[in-house]
Amino acid sequence: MAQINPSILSADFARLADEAKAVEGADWLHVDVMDNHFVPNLTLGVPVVESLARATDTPLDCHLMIENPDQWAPQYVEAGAGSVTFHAEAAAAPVRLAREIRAKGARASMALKPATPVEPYEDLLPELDMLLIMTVEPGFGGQAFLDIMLPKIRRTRQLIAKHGLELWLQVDGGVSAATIERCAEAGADVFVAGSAVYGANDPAEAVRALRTQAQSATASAGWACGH
Ligand SMILES: O=C(CO)[C@H](O)[C@H](O)COP(=O)(O)O
Repeated sequence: MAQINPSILSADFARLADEAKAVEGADWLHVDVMDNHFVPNLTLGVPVVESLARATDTPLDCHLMIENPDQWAPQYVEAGAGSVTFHAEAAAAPVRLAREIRAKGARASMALKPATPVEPYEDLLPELDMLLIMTVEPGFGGQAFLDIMLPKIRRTRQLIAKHGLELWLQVDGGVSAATIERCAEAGADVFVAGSAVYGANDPAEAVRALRTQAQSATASAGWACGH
Protein backbone atom coordinates (compact mmCIF):
# COMPACT_ATOMS: atom_id res chain seq x y z
CA MET A 1 0.00 0.00 0.00
CA ALA A 2 1.36 3.42 -0.93
CA GLN A 3 2.40 5.51 2.05
CA ILE A 4 2.21 9.31 2.23
CA ASN A 5 4.56 11.13 4.59
CA PRO A 6 3.89 14.88 4.93
CA SER A 7 7.08 16.88 5.32
CA ILE A 8 7.02 19.35 8.18
CA LEU A 9 9.54 21.49 6.32
CA SER A 10 6.47 23.12 4.73
CA ALA A 11 4.58 23.45 8.03
CA ASP A 12 4.39 26.46 10.36
CA PHE A 13 7.31 25.86 12.75
CA ALA A 14 5.67 28.02 15.45
CA ARG A 15 2.72 25.57 15.53
CA LEU A 16 4.41 22.21 14.99
CA ALA A 17 2.17 20.20 17.34
CA ASP A 18 -0.99 21.51 15.60
CA GLU A 19 0.57 20.97 12.19
CA ALA A 20 1.38 17.36 13.12
CA LYS A 21 -2.22 16.82 14.25
CA ALA A 22 -3.51 18.33 10.98
CA VAL A 23 -2.14 15.33 9.08
CA GLU A 24 -3.09 12.52 11.44
CA GLY A 25 -4.11 9.72 9.10
CA ALA A 26 -0.83 10.06 7.23
CA ASP A 27 1.43 7.02 7.45
CA TRP A 28 4.45 8.83 8.87
CA LEU A 29 5.39 12.42 9.63
CA HIS A 30 8.57 13.31 7.70
CA VAL A 31 10.91 15.40 9.84
CA ASP A 32 13.66 17.26 7.93
CA VAL A 33 16.76 17.70 10.08
CA MET A 34 19.24 20.11 8.43
CA ASP A 35 22.52 21.35 9.91
CA ASN A 36 23.57 24.13 7.48
CA HIS A 37 26.67 22.08 6.61
CA PHE A 38 25.47 19.04 4.64
CA VAL A 39 22.79 21.30 3.13
CA PRO A 40 22.60 25.11 3.07
CA ASN A 41 19.66 25.32 5.48
CA LEU A 42 19.06 24.90 9.21
CA THR A 43 15.93 23.42 10.75
CA LEU A 44 15.65 21.48 14.01
CA GLY A 45 17.35 18.88 16.18
CA VAL A 46 16.90 16.21 18.83
CA PRO A 47 14.87 18.25 21.39
CA VAL A 48 12.23 19.18 18.80
CA VAL A 49 11.95 15.55 17.69
CA GLU A 50 11.45 14.51 21.33
CA SER A 51 8.63 17.06 21.66
CA LEU A 52 7.03 16.05 18.36
CA ALA A 53 7.08 12.39 19.37
CA ARG A 54 5.06 13.32 22.47
CA ALA A 55 2.69 15.57 20.47
CA THR A 56 1.51 13.11 17.82
CA ASP A 57 0.59 9.44 17.44
CA THR A 58 1.87 9.50 13.85
CA PRO A 59 5.27 7.77 13.74
CA LEU A 60 8.22 10.02 12.91
CA ASP A 61 10.32 9.47 9.79
CA CYS A 62 13.46 11.54 10.48
CA HIS A 63 15.51 12.50 7.43
CA LEU A 64 18.96 13.59 8.58
CA MET A 65 20.48 16.04 6.10
CA ILE A 66 23.49 16.47 8.35
CA GLU A 67 27.17 15.75 8.52
CA ASN A 68 28.40 13.03 10.87
CA PRO A 69 25.17 10.97 11.00
CA ASP A 70 27.25 8.15 12.54
CA GLN A 71 27.31 10.19 15.75
CA TRP A 72 23.83 11.71 15.61
CA ALA A 73 21.44 9.13 14.11
CA PRO A 74 21.21 6.91 17.23
CA GLN A 75 20.14 9.95 19.25
CA TYR A 76 17.14 10.43 16.95
CA VAL A 77 16.04 6.85 17.67
CA GLU A 78 16.30 7.60 21.40
CA ALA A 79 14.30 10.81 20.81
CA GLY A 80 11.40 8.72 19.48
CA ALA A 81 11.87 8.41 15.72
CA GLY A 82 10.42 5.22 14.24
CA SER A 83 12.54 5.53 11.10
CA VAL A 84 15.89 7.27 10.71
CA THR A 85 17.38 8.13 7.31
CA PHE A 86 21.04 9.07 6.95
CA HIS A 87 22.72 10.19 3.72
CA ALA A 88 25.09 7.81 1.92
CA GLU A 89 27.25 10.83 1.07
CA ALA A 90 27.67 11.73 4.77
CA ALA A 91 27.95 8.38 6.58
CA ALA A 92 31.45 7.13 7.39
CA ALA A 93 30.29 3.56 8.09
CA PRO A 94 26.79 3.05 6.63
CA VAL A 95 26.52 -0.68 7.41
CA ARG A 96 27.54 -0.20 11.03
CA LEU A 97 25.17 2.77 11.31
CA ALA A 98 22.19 0.91 9.78
CA ARG A 99 22.78 -1.99 12.18
CA GLU A 100 22.97 0.39 15.13
CA ILE A 101 19.69 2.12 14.16
CA ARG A 102 17.97 -1.27 13.85
CA ALA A 103 19.47 -2.55 17.11
CA LYS A 104 18.05 0.49 18.89
CA GLY A 105 14.58 -0.38 17.55
CA ALA A 106 13.97 1.91 14.57
CA ARG A 107 13.78 1.33 10.83
CA ALA A 108 17.11 2.06 9.13
CA SER A 109 17.05 4.07 5.93
CA MET A 110 19.66 5.58 3.61
CA ALA A 111 19.20 8.53 1.23
CA LEU A 112 20.86 9.25 -2.10
CA LYS A 113 21.24 12.77 -3.48
CA PRO A 114 20.32 13.17 -7.17
CA ALA A 115 23.91 12.68 -8.42
CA THR A 116 24.59 9.60 -6.27
CA PRO A 117 23.98 6.32 -8.14
CA VAL A 118 22.30 3.36 -6.44
CA GLU A 119 24.48 0.63 -8.00
CA PRO A 120 27.50 0.99 -5.66
CA TYR A 121 25.12 0.29 -2.75
CA GLU A 122 23.50 -2.87 -4.18
CA ASP A 123 25.19 -5.21 -1.67
CA LEU A 124 24.23 -2.93 1.21
CA LEU A 125 20.47 -2.90 0.48
CA PRO A 126 19.65 -5.92 2.72
CA GLU A 127 20.94 -3.88 5.68
CA LEU A 128 18.23 -1.27 5.09
CA ASP A 129 14.49 -1.03 5.69
CA MET A 130 14.08 1.86 3.25
CA LEU A 131 16.05 3.65 0.53
CA LEU A 132 15.26 7.32 -0.12
CA ILE A 133 15.85 8.67 -3.61
CA MET A 134 15.95 12.46 -3.52
CA THR A 135 13.98 13.94 -6.41
CA VAL A 136 15.33 17.46 -5.73
CA GLU A 137 18.67 18.64 -4.36
CA PRO A 138 18.14 18.43 -0.59
CA GLY A 139 17.83 21.62 1.42
CA PHE A 140 14.56 23.34 0.60
CA GLY A 141 10.87 22.59 0.08
CA GLY A 142 8.89 23.79 -2.91
CA GLN A 143 11.43 22.85 -5.60
CA ALA A 144 10.50 21.37 -8.98
CA PHE A 145 10.51 17.57 -9.24
CA LEU A 146 13.53 16.18 -11.14
CA ASP A 147 12.15 13.89 -13.87
CA ILE A 148 15.69 12.68 -14.54
CA MET A 149 15.44 10.66 -11.29
CA LEU A 150 12.77 8.35 -12.73
CA PRO A 151 15.28 5.90 -14.31
CA LYS A 152 17.08 5.60 -10.93
CA ILE A 153 13.75 4.80 -9.23
CA ARG A 154 13.08 2.13 -11.89
CA ARG A 155 16.55 0.59 -11.53
CA THR A 156 16.20 0.52 -7.74
CA ARG A 157 12.82 -1.22 -7.98
CA GLN A 158 14.48 -3.83 -10.22
CA LEU A 159 17.29 -4.34 -7.67
CA ILE A 160 14.70 -4.80 -4.90
CA ALA A 161 12.93 -7.45 -7.01
CA LYS A 162 16.20 -9.13 -8.05
CA HIS A 163 17.21 -9.65 -4.40
CA GLY A 164 13.67 -10.37 -3.14
CA LEU A 165 13.92 -7.58 -0.56
CA GLU A 166 11.14 -6.02 1.54
CA LEU A 167 12.89 -2.66 1.21
CA TRP A 168 10.61 0.38 1.01
CA LEU A 169 11.45 2.87 -1.74
CA GLN A 170 10.85 6.49 -0.74
CA VAL A 171 10.92 9.60 -2.95
CA ASP A 172 11.25 13.13 -1.61
CA GLY A 173 11.12 16.48 -3.37
CA GLY A 174 8.54 18.00 -5.68
CA VAL A 175 6.07 15.17 -5.07
CA SER A 176 2.54 16.42 -5.84
CA ALA A 177 -0.66 15.51 -7.64
CA ALA A 178 1.17 16.33 -10.87
CA THR A 179 4.18 14.02 -10.25
CA ILE A 180 3.19 11.26 -7.83
CA GLU A 181 1.84 8.92 -10.50
CA ARG A 182 5.15 8.99 -12.41
CA CYS A 183 6.99 8.12 -9.18
CA ALA A 184 4.60 5.28 -8.36
CA GLU A 185 4.71 3.85 -11.88
CA ALA A 186 8.53 3.88 -11.70
CA GLY A 187 8.43 1.88 -8.46
CA ALA A 188 8.34 4.21 -5.45
CA ASP A 189 6.01 3.19 -2.62
CA VAL A 190 6.64 5.84 0.07
CA PHE A 191 6.02 9.45 -0.90
CA VAL A 192 7.19 12.53 0.99
CA ALA A 193 5.12 15.61 0.22
CA GLY A 194 5.65 19.01 1.83
CA SER A 195 4.12 21.88 -0.09
CA ALA A 196 1.54 19.61 -1.76
CA VAL A 197 0.15 18.74 1.70
CA TYR A 198 0.75 21.81 3.88
CA GLY A 199 0.00 24.20 1.00
CA ALA A 200 -3.45 22.62 0.56
CA ASN A 201 -6.60 24.03 2.15
CA ASP A 202 -7.23 20.64 3.80
CA PRO A 203 -3.92 18.86 4.47
CA ALA A 204 -5.57 15.61 5.63
CA GLU A 205 -7.66 15.47 2.44
CA ALA A 206 -4.50 16.15 0.37
CA VAL A 207 -2.86 13.11 2.01
CA ARG A 208 -5.86 10.91 1.13
CA ALA A 209 -5.98 12.17 -2.47
CA LEU A 210 -2.24 11.61 -3.01
CA ARG A 211 -2.51 8.08 -1.56
CA THR A 212 -5.41 7.25 -3.91
CA GLN A 213 -3.46 8.53 -6.91
CA ALA A 214 -0.33 6.59 -5.95
CA GLN A 215 -2.21 3.37 -5.30
CA SER A 216 -3.97 3.38 -8.64
CA ALA A 217 -0.71 4.17 -10.48
CA THR A 218 1.05 1.35 -8.61
CA ALA A 219 -1.74 -1.08 -9.47
CA SER A 220 -1.60 -0.23 -13.16
CA ALA A 221 2.21 -0.51 -13.19
CA GLY A 222 1.87 -4.05 -11.86
CA TRP A 223 4.87 -4.31 -9.53
CA ALA A 224 4.26 -5.78 -6.08
CA CYS A 225 4.37 -3.35 -3.15
CA GLY A 226 5.95 -4.94 -0.05
CA HIS A 227 3.61 -3.26 2.50
O1 LIG B 1 13.88 16.95 2.13
C1 LIG B 1 13.31 17.90 1.70
C2 LIG B 1 14.09 19.00 1.08
O2 LIG B 1 15.42 18.70 1.21
C3 LIG B 1 11.80 18.03 1.83
O3 LIG B 1 11.29 16.89 2.50
C4 LIG B 1 11.13 18.13 0.50
O4 LIG B 1 11.69 19.08 -0.32
C5 LIG B 1 9.66 18.31 0.69
O5 LIG B 1 9.17 19.49 0.16
P1 LIG B 1 8.33 19.57 -1.20
O6 LIG B 1 7.37 18.41 -1.20
O7 LIG B 1 7.67 20.89 -1.10
O8 LIG B 1 9.33 19.45 -2.31
